[in-house]
Amino acid sequence: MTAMPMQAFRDQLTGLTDINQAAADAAIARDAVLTKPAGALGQLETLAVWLSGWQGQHPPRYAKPQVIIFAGNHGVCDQGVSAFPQEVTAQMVANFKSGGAAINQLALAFGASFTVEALDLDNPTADFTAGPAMTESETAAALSAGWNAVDETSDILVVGEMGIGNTTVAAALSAALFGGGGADWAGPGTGVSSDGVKRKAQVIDAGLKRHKDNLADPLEILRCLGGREIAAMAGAILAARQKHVPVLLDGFVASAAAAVLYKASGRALDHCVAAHVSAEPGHRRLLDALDKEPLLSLGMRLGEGSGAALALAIIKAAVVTHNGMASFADAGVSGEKPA
Ligand SMILES: Cc1cc2ncn([C@H]3O[C@H](COP(=O)(O)O)[C@@H](O)[C@H]3O)c2cc1C
Ligand SMILES: O=C(O)c1cccnc1
Repeated sequence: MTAMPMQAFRDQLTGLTDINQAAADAAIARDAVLTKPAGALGQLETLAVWLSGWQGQHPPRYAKPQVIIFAGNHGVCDQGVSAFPQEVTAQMVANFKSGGAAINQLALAFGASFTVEALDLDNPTADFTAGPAMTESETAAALSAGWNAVDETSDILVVGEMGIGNTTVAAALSAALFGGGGADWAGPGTGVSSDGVKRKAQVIDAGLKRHKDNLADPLEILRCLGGREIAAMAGAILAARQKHVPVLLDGFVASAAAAVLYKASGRALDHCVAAHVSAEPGHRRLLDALDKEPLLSLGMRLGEGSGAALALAIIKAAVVTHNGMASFADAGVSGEKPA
């Protein structure tokens, strides 16, 4: 498939689809007559309404959940920012393809389709402390890969990533988008020591300094400090919006990709729910900046879309209760007493 030009993504961001309010209202109306006290299913109820509205249909569906993993390599790994060597990215892609990673098992458990897309792994992005990570055409190609990967017939989307070094990239993007320095956003990632985290912070600060004149525009921040798998996740999240597919946001790295869209338009993540809060310390701060409350907090810090894939269980629960429960009238259950 041909790459979309950068301007096409800017146009999509200024022409975002809206929630289908009629579908959301139909879900609210059905929820009100189900055999339970009002509100007793808590967030399962609001999730059913959210799904209906953003799928643009009532009843909401959980027939085709989709998981996509994007993989990319990062020149900034030359600065010694990860506990693992860069070849692990390609080795894990092979593991995803043969079904051996955590995300394979989670996608299987919750009935999701699974694809992995490796983005030019033999050609890492440039080290952002030395220059822009990507050219404009590389950025557009990666955004397009994400855009094209989203199946418009999916009912819900999980986007995840694999890319050694990408917690440094996510921290640099977060700092450029929301302010603060490396020390505010750097964390252990795959497990670097406290000295390693300090080193990551310095590398991020060097990147921020290098690109200080290019940090006004979110897509330019993505080009200068981002990476291919992160641009692809941003492209996929934006495509999902325009294709009426609600999205579960994964951890720190996936949320940093989403944050690029949020900075471009404050409405851009309304079709997204934060699935979990990662143990990577920057993630809580980033979710606060995005004004999102996570569904889960389980101490996970893997990436791969794993926290979002786990939250598919909650989405499925919201759909089966909403669609399958009896109403008070159908079940012959007496309603609440008048006050
Ligand atoms: C075996 C293995 C599997 C992974 N799956 C996801 N990640 C996660 O760790 C990486 C980011 O951490 P850092 O910035 O510290 O390199 C990403 O690839 C992310 O997806 C993994 C990392 C490893 C080592
Ligand atoms: O939260 C994440 O996305 C994350 C955390 C650690 C390593 N890789 C990804």
